[in-house]
Amino acid sequence: WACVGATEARAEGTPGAGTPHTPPSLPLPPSLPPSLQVMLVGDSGVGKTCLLVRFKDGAFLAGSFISTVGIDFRNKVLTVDGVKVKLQIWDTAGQERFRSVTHAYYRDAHALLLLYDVTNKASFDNIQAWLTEIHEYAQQDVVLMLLGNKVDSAQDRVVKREDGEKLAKEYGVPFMETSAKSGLNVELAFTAIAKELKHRSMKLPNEPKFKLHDYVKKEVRGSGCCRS
Ligand SMILES: Nc1nc2c(ncn2[C@@H]2O[C@H](COP(=O)(O)OP(=O)(O)OP(=O)(O)O)[C@@H](O)[C@H]2O)c(=O)[nH]1
Repeated sequence: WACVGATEARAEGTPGAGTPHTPPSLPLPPSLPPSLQVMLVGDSGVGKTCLLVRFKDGAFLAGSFISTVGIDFRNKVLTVDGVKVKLQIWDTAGQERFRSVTHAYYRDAHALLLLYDVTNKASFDNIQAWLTEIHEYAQQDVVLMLLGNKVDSAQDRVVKREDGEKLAKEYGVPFMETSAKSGLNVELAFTAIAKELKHRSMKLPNEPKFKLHDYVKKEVRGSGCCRS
C-alpha cells in the first residue's frame, strides 16, 4: 500500500505536505552481467574446439580434425566463490579466411584465451601477430591468457615451456600449458578467467584485489614429464 501511494505521489509530481516521505534509495550491490563472453583464438588446429569440448563435456574429440567454420559458441555456468558465473564461450575459426568474421566479435569479448600448439612452432611464432590483432580489435581491458596446448604429445613437443613463459612475461599475460586430451589445466584456465571477471564486476570496496597472475602461478600443474 505505502509503496503504491509513494509511487503515485512521485508520478503525479505532488511533493509537499501530506506526501509520504520517500527514503533515499540504497545503492545496488555490484552485480555480474547475465553472461560473460570468453573467446578462444589462435591458429587453425591448435585445439580450440577440443579445449572447449573438454571443458564443457569433459570429453576429448579424437579422430579426424574438422575445422571450425566462422564461429560457434557454448554456455557453461561455473560457481566462483559461491557466485554463479555464466560463461558464453566463443570458439572461433583459426583459418585466415574467417578472420573478418572473428574481428567483429573481439569488441564484445570480456576475456580471450589465446592458444598455440606446443607441437607446432609456426603456431607459437604467430602469437605475436595474434597479439597485434587483439590490440587492434579487442577492448583495452580485456582479460587475456596465453595457453600452450597439446602437452600430452611430449615426444612431438617443439616449443619449450620456458619459451611460452618468456613470451607471456614479455607481454605481461598469465600463461599455462594445457592438454585438451588429458584435461590438464583446462578447468583451471576457465576458472581463473571466471574468477578475474567475477572480481572485476563484484569487488566490494574493502575486498582485496584478485591477482590473476598469482592465482595461476599457484594453481597451475606441470605436464608431469618430459619437460624439454
Ligand atoms: N594430442 C592432442 N591433440 C589435440 C589436443 N587438442 C586438439 N588436438 C587435436 O588437434 C586437432 C585440431 O583440434 P581442433 O580443436 O579442431 O583445433 P581448432 O584450433 O579448433 O582448429 P580450427 O577450428 O581450424 O581453428 C584435432 O585432430 C584434435 O584431435 C590435445 O590437447 N592433445
